[in-house]
Amino acid sequence: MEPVRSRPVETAPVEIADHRRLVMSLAPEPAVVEMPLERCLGLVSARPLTARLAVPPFTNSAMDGFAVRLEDVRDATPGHPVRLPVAGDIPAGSPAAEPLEAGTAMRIMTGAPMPVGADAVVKVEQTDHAPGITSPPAEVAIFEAPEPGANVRRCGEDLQIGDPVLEAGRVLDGPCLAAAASVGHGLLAVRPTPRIGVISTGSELSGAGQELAAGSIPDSNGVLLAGLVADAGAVVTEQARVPDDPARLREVITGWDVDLVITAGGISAGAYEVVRQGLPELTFHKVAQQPGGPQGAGVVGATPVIALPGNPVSVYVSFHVYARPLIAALRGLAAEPPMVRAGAGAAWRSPAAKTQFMPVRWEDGTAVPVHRLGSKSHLVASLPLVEGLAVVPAGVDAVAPGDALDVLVTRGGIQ
Ligand SMILES: Nc1nc2c(c(=O)[nH]1)N[C@H]1C(S)=C(S)[C@@H](COP(=O)(O)OP(=O)(O)OC[C@H]3O[C@@H](n4cnc5c(N)ncnc54)[C@H](O)[C@@H]3O)O[C@H]1N2
Ligand code: MOO
Repeated sequence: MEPVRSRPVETAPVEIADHRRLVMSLAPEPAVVEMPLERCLGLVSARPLTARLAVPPFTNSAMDGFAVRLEDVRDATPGHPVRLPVAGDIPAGSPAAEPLEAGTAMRIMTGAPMPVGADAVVKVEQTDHAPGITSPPAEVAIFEAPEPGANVRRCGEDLQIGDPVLEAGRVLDGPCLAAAASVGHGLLAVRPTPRIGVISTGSELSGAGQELAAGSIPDSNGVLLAGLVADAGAVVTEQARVPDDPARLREVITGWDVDLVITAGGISAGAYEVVRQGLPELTFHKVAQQPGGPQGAGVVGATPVIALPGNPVSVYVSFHVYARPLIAALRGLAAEPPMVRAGAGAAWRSPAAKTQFMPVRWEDGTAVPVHRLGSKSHLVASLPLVEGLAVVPAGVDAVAPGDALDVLVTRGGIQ
């Protein structure tokens, strides 16, 4: 292949914040769609939700037992139980047809509507009726005088109709969906899941497990990015491996209907920089960081594209620093990366002219580099150990044990 002369690499590196601004400027306001609640797990709410039903929606029993009128059982004790005829049986889901008459009790199950006129429930254990699956007795002995409202869950005591339930911009997990369903919602206004196209570039790439030709390497960035995209709450709907052929790259991207394309490789100073050459409308520059120095971003047609460097650790770092916040914004979420402050658990070197993102794991609450070779960007096999990226600011050339650092959490929390 003929070497192609591409635009020269800018010599002065740009700041991380500048590239971040460029990347974040690519996120359009995400759409709003109405979806059945059962299909909203993991999506982000687009509008605040208020209660259409009270919780509980009707006054009901908190226990299996007997619904009573207080005045009938005021004198009940274990030694002198009060005996009442049982006028009805109320399973959950079946309101009593009649009010509770004075001088009677009704057997009632947990969650069943309280009969009109009853003001407390005596648990079955405080009666002479055996708990379990039996038919209701003709008469029950009550051993205890209940407090007013004992074992009764009042309509609306959790939440009233019109009360706020969930804010917009919330990731809908099981508890959120439970609350939304309970207050009467079957359809939710959500942001659609961003559809991502992933491209690994390079003529040296082979499929996983394939026999390697001389100079070839397995494509690890493709699966790495697919996994990171899924972790970030988006879905890879298109994926390709493209050789060093700029026209082919362009053809692949322009044929996709996705919300974001993420490429890896082909953007630095080499002679065969397929992304730099194939997508000249992107902005390419070096960012003052290590790993992940070379970066590109822009729009091809109407599709946002971010171009990450090819080294796998650079992909990992660039994804967490730039792609993840962009995907968060596409999902309708606030985009701040999750940072914690932690002490360094070892000594290491850092390039003074750049911000270093050191891949670390937690050891007794301190951040320790996962590999003895530090932040070198080809150390793909140690990525499974990485729990965070310790941020060593520019101007610092050495980290000592105990130094306080920001750590971008990439897996779980501090341990
Ligand atoms: N003269 C210069 N050379 C390089 C510079 C520079 O500033 N001047 N920057 C270096 C840095 S830093 C990085 S990072 C890389 C970025 O290069 P590219 O984005 O163009 O990536 P490639 O050259 O295509 O690949 C780099 C490296 O990663 C391997 N790779 C690529 N794709 C995959 C994949 N899908 N799976 C696994 N490994 C992959 C590739 O074989 C290379 O070893 O440039 C430096 N060079
Ligand atoms: O910036 Mo490169 O990502 O150091 O290896």
